[in-house]
Amino acid sequence: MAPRKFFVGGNWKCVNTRPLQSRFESDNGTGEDVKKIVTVLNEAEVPSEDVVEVVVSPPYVFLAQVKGLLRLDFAVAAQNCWVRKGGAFTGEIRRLLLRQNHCVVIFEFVADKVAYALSQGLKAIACIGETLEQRESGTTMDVVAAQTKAIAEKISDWTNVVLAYEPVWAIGTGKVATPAQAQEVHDGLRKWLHSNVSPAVAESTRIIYGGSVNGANSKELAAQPDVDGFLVGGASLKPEFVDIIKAATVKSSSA
Ligand SMILES: O=C(CO)COP(=O)(O)O
Repeated sequence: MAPRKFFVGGNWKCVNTRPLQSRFESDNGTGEDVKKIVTVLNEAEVPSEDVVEVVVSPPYVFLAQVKGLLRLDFAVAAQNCWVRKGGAFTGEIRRLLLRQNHCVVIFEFVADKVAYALSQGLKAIACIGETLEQRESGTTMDVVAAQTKAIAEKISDWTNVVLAYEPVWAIGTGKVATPAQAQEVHDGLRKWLHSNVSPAVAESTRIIYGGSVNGANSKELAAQPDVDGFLVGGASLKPEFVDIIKAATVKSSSA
């Protein structure tokens, strides 16, 4: 079976549409950052598409702009997708409006949204992970297995799913999972897929890590055998995102 291609997603989350007005406003970046990071990405020398799949996920208001400007070897994803054809659901975006996008990043109602996105021909990045309380009480594996089970019960084909392990306590906190912690959960998830879905799905499904990944910690995490890439928040709006993409070479050089 072909090795799993390294996957790096940049989740731009809630980007401000205007420059920050004071040092007390801190978030994932501004509309200006969006333009800058697209330029940085377009000019970056990164491993080829055979080695790494790169997807960036801007807020809806920037989707068309980014799609129009971004290099063609990087894909653009929506951050969410409504679970039905339409209807009066304030703030939800229906699949039809996402026609041109490859993937969806999903945080809530994970199983329903994954199933619906796949049924509509989208690829899905499905996010799972435990809270700090759950980790401290020793239930991490039970929690992520239950979240994965909920997805597995609703889908029959995993080809277009990337599973993102995002411990809640590591998201946007600067507290990254250690490589050993990430590997332990990814290995557990792969074993879960092996026993509960199929050995082939376990072997081929990319399990990526998200939570305070940056240019400095990405290489060591990427070196873990079951870490198949990253879903990056804050650092995906910075030039160091290019270093995170380049962490893919850790895999290709050890293959
Ligand atoms: O939630 C994340 C990506 O979806 C991770 O965010 P950070 O990289 O900012 O911790």
